[in-house]
Amino acid sequence: MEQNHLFPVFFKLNRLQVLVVGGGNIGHEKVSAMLQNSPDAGITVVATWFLPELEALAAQHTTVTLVQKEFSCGDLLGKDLVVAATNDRELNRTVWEKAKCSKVLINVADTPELCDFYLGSIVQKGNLKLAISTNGKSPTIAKRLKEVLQEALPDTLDEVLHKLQAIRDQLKGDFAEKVKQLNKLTEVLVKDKTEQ
Ligand SMILES: C[C@@]1(CC(=O)O)C2=NC(=C\c3[nH]c(c(CCC(=O)O)c3CC(=O)O)Cc3[nH]c(c(CC(=O)O)c3CCC(=O)O)/C=C3\N/C(=C\2)[C@@H](CCC(=O)O)[C@]3(C)CC(=O)O)/[C@H]1CCC(=O)O
Ligand SMILES: NC(=O)c1ccc[n+]([C@@H]2O[C@H](COP(=O)([O-])OP(=O)(O)OC[C@H]3O[C@@H](n4cnc5c(N)ncnc54)[C@H](O)[C@@H]3O)[C@@H](O)[C@H]2O)c1
Repeated sequence: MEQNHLFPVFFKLNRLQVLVVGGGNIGHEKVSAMLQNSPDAGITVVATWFLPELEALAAQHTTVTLVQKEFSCGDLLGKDLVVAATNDRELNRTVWEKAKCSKVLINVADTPELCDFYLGSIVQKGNLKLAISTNGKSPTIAKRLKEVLQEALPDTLDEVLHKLQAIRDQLKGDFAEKVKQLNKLTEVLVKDKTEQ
């Protein structure tokens, strides 16, 4: 079976500076996805015009800045991640070239082969977060699977996480002993029903 070789990481976007080039449908979609996960994400959007929905989002998030202008190399200064989402393929490629020169990681929204990273479909249950990727095969299936899992996972999972954190904070002993005790406590979650 073909495998997905992408390695998922969870960025702290409130500590990073993201540049989004393009403020139309896709620019709005990507900014919105970032803010749904990281409401304090530091995002600068550079575009010649902005969708009103994006202007509304920026008005609600003080860490989002909209800069109405044509893209120029200087926009990359001090940025950690870039998303190129203009309707101009040539320009998206230019942004990619400049980002690579500056060693900044880039996602080119319509061009998987130019992406250093993909955005995933995200399931959120309080502190629990699952990121889904179909290896770029079908973002629609990623979205549908997210909806299924969002429904299927019980809301009580977050309570379990809180309780486990309290126990984790109380556990004494060395690291190996802590791991042993936590594994023992949570064994019930993976035990076969007939064994229980
Ligand atoms: C998960 C999600 C995250 C997000 O964007 O926030 C995401 N796309 C979403 C939705 C979506 N995107 C598209 C549709 C229309 C239907 C369809 O084409 O299926 C829908 C569905 C809809 O909107 O309903 C069009 C599309 N997308 C890409 C291409 C180019 C290509 O495939 O060549 C084209 C064709 C463009 C064209 O035809 O012009 C490429 C990528 N899209 C990815 C992510 C990355 C792979 C993720 C993975 O590994 O699965 C990757 C590779 C790069 C990237 O963009 O990061 C988000 C779900 C949000 C949610 O959970 O609700
Ligand atoms: N990855 C995905 O999920 C996905 C899905 C659908 C479409 N796409 C692709 O994404 C691209 C963008 O689509 P869209 O619907 O958002 O387009 P759009 O027309 O809604 O928006 C285009 C944006 O690009 C900006 N722009 C254009 N020239 C610029 C310049 N020189 N400097 C700065 N900004 C500039 C415009 O100001 C505008 O904000 C298309 O090429 C499309 O094929 C990707």
